[in-house]
Amino acid sequence: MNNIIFTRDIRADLQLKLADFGIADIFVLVDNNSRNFCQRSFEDFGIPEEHIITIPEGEHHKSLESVAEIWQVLSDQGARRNAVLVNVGGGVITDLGGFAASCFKRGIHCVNIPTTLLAQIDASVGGKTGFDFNGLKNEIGSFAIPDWVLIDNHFLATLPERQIMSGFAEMLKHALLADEEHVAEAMQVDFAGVAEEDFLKLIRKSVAVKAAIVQSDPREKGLRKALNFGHTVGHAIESVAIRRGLDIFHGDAVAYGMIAELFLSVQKLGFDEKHFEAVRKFIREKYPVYHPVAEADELYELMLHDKKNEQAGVNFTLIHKPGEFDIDNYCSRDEIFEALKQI
Ligand SMILES: NC(=O)c1ccc[n+]([C@@H]2O[C@H](COP(=O)([O-])OP(=O)(O)OC[C@H]3O[C@@H](n4cnc5c(N)ncnc54)[C@H](O)[C@@H]3O)[C@@H](O)[C@H]2O)c1
Ligand SMILES: O=C(O)C(=O)C[C@@H](O)[C@H](O)[C@H](O)COP(=O)(O)O
Ligand SMILES: [Zn+2]
Repeated sequence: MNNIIFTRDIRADLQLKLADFGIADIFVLVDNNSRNFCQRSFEDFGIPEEHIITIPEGEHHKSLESVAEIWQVLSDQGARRNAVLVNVGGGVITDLGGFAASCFKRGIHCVNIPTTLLAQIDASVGGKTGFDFNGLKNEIGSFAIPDWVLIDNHFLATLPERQIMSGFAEMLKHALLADEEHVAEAMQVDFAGVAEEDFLKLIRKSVAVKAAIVQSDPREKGLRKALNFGHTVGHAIESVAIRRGLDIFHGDAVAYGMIAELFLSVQKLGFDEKHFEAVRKFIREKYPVYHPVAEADELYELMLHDKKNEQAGVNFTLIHKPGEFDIDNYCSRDEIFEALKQI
């Protein structure tokens, strides 16, 4: 956590942190929206226009082509190994930029300035980077902890409501991994206040849940699989959505995935059924109605590619009760098909 700064004055903190890098060249990675809405964090810093790399927004561009574009600019502009890439944007930008920085000349400096709720509480911290490949989520990637993460929730003022809810799904995931009280607090959040100073405390609390898990298992040998709760099913849904151009965000898919995986938790680990119903009701009310995106077979086939699988079958993180989880639960095809019907 000591490379994460929570601030309400991003310009001042960024200036301070960039000064640490001395004479190194600074590059900035943005997408069209973060460039439009978040440029104030680096304008007037004298960063040459050729050092600002803009890619189109959206998961569709979390691709090898975008990574190549970043490397092309860094290379054409003669970036040295002491250069810094500042990623300003949502999780797509921090994942792509983090990966590009971790490989360029075998690794340049990297600073994350997350500008979506999802990136502030999850994607920008913990060092997972990468891009989608062969129709599979995050199929290629590296673990690379950024030098700094600067989190200022003023940015959330321009974030569309659906994107706030997408990010909130990961906050709910962290709450379920933390304790009962955290879940109750999360389910009463006032979404109108996400850009207010008070909300920064909730962001900090959510990041603390992730940071503690990452610290104990940075490379996902075991415990970190907990942070993948909801993602076994969620990533399968999201992969189909990407293939078919459906309007389902990462957090939506994780929310649907959490319903299915909480159902498995009820069946296999005795998670309280009433609590499951309460979370399902909350998700059904707050997220777009789920229409099955594919036959269960297609989703199951995608789940077979999940990175948590270490033997034949599909591996889930399941929850006994908020704060008590169990990694490495292999579930049968029939159990998974039944769980998919619950969304
Ligand atoms: N590395 C990790 O640990 C980790 C964790 C969770 C999710 N992820 C990844 O993160 C991605 C999802 O991240 P996301 O939800 O931030 O998506 P995103 O990066 O696509 O951003 C969502 C949308 O918000 C726009 N946007 C960004 N900042 C804005 C602002 N301040 N105002 C208005 N619009 C703004 C973006 O242009 C985009 O259209 C997925 O690819 C997911 O796999 C990674
Ligand atoms: O940080 C982690 O660990 C996570 O699993 C966080 C997830 O929210 C995130 O979506 C992550 O990118 C998923 O990683 P993957 O290894 O399943 O691709
Ligand atoms: Zn996620």
